[in-house]
Amino acid sequence: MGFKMGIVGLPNVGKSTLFNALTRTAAAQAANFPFCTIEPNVGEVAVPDARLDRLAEIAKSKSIIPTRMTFVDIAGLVKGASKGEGLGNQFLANIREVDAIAHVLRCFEDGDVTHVEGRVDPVADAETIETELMLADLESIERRLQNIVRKVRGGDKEAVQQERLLNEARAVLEAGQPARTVDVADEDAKAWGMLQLLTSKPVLFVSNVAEDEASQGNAQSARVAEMAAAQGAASVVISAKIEEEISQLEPDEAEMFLEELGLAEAGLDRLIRAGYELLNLQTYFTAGPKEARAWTIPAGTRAPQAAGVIHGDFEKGFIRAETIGYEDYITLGGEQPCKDAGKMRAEGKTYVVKDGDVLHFLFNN
Ligand SMILES: Nc1ncnc2c1ncn2[C@@H]1O[C@H](COP(=O)(O)OP(=O)(O)OP(=O)(O)O)[C@@H](O)[C@H]1O
Ligand SMILES: [Mg+2]
Repeated sequence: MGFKMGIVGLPNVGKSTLFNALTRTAAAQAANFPFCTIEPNVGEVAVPDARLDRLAEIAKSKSIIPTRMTFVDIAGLVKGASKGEGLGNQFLANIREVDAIAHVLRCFEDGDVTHVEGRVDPVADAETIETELMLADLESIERRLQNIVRKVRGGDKEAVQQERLLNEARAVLEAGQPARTVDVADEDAKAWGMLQLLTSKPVLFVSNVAEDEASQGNAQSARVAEMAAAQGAASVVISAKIEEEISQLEPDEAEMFLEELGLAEAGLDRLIRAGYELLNLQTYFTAGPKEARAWTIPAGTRAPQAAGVIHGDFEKGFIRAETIGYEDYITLGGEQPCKDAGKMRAEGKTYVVKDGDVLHFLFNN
């Protein structure tokens, strides 16, 4: 499957710089030039997880395979995008396809880097983007409502449900709030997701600060944090410029550089983890002499569907999952000691996998 985060923001705020650092490739062309990104760039990144290394050490695994997440570098959005300004609708379509949004806000002062509005004000910038996304949502809601009129009249159940949800979203948007503030009932969740409203996607605000502010942030990033908290959204402080430099260093050099900067870990690691949490994702592990590997599942996934992430056949022929809790695996020192201590459980089809579970699936071919 794969979970996708879209990197969104005004032109020239540092999206591609961040994307480059994330994917450690030069695939996205970063330059001090609005609209240098035209096609969305897609990159996969490893989700950092120290637990995987500890498991691999105990299981004496030959290789370590982290789980992955996808980032998409989307071109800058400007005021009027919902009406086709800038590169307009094309970008909105790119955003529609992602599971969550990393909204990059320029918090750094630099006279050499053009700001499309000619001033640094991340809170106002956030509103500009959000307004465009809300307008685009309202437009697509109107269109959809018109398209289903006949079906609704004919009493089509799905269409009636859609109409109700579209009207709820419209009411919230017309009151100036994003669609993610709608309280969606469980039985509506699937239909709601299919509406693919831009402002229904979870958002992580990314404050892009100057190089020497990476560890403490600045007054602007503090304002962003306040705004995010008020919306119940997450935020991280990062210096895309520094991250780009770090991504070009060897691991041990990078560690020294981080120490000099007063950073406990690379901002990218924090960003990736925050995205992972935002998407409500969890990790389970498989560990053996061949490999130790992390797998991603949405929180609440049952054992057969978790097995299905590895291979469809695992899900179809699922018998049971031999399960060891992560803490047990570490404290007792691996699979055999856990077995001996009665800490390996046989879990069936209804078992909800827990974050960190070390699993071994038994299945029929
Ligand atoms: N934290 C920072 N401090 C200083 N300069 C930065 C920082 N982050 C990015 N920049 C610089 O800002 C400029 C624009 O960056 P970038 O190309 O990544 O923007 P973008 O958001 O992808 O723009 P576009 O929407 O046009 O694709 C580059 O010159 C980059 O080096
Ligand atoms: Mg760019």
